[in-house]
Amino acid sequence: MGSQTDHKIPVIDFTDKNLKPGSDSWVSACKLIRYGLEEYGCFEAVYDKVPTELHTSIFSAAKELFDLPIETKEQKTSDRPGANYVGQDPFVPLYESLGLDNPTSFEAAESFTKFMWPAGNDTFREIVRSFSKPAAELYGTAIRIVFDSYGLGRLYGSHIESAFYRLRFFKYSVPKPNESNVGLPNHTDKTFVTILHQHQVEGLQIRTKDDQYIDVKAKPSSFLCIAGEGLMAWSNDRIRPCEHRVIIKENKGRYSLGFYTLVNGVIHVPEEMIDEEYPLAYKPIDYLDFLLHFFTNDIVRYAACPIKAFAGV
Ligand SMILES: O=C(O)CCC(=O)C(=O)O
Ligand SMILES: [Fe+2]
Repeated sequence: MGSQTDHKIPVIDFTDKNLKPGSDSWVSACKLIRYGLEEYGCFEAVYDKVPTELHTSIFSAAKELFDLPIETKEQKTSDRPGANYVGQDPFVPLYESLGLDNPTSFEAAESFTKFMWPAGNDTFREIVRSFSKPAAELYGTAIRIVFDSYGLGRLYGSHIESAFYRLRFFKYSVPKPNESNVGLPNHTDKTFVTILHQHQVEGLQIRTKDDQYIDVKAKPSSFLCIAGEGLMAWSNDRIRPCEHRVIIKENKGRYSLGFYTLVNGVIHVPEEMIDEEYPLAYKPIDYLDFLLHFFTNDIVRYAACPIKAFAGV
């Protein structure tokens, strides 16, 4: 059996001032990102637009949010599928999650904040927005590189127009004696892309093709960009959706963040993605309809690959 050292998730330096379309840095980033997504379903982004103070304050905000009464958190609903509260679930007893759509927008952040704190909490609202803006910028650059790496830069603009973001906060409690330390079992995300960000307490692991788990280090300037099932479908199965899980090894509560990209529109497999090795594997996917089915239709939800169960040809 191999060891974790046999594997290395590619690291892309987004702080590189030369990382501009057409530059040598861009061309090498295209190769590395494509390799990361096809081999591991992910890559690590080193990114400095979330300063340390903001990193610290978004995690304090996460704690403040989860410290609210369960009744308040449970009432959070959403027009769009999958943005409600998850917690007190016997299948994932350590896990709680809560999030909001369009976190960069004043109105959306204010409405979520007012829901949680009826008397208002401007600090929370502004921390959410200040974190989400650079996270969205990171996504924009990263996905432009992904599209370029397949020679599909022309589709970048329309993708960004139909994309929307969801910020999700995660909390894991410490397992009780005799309780399993699995915070979240192995899964793939139903997003297009998820950007994961950890704080102090590690626990995120990604699964490799040869069935090993690699620990992902928590660093304030590190963001793990993982492919969801949406990106797999767009790439006609060239990109692997990242399998990942969370294991709680430390005797401390764990907080983490997921910045999701979802699509308000239809995902079509671009023609260039189809050839003999990769025959067309998906019908056009109305993405919100897919999410709705995933959350309401057990056949889709419990399928080995939900997006294929929904849209496989
Ligand atoms: O907590 C993490 O780092 C990952 C969370 C996650 O994978 C999820 O909620 O889908
Ligand atoms: Fe996940």
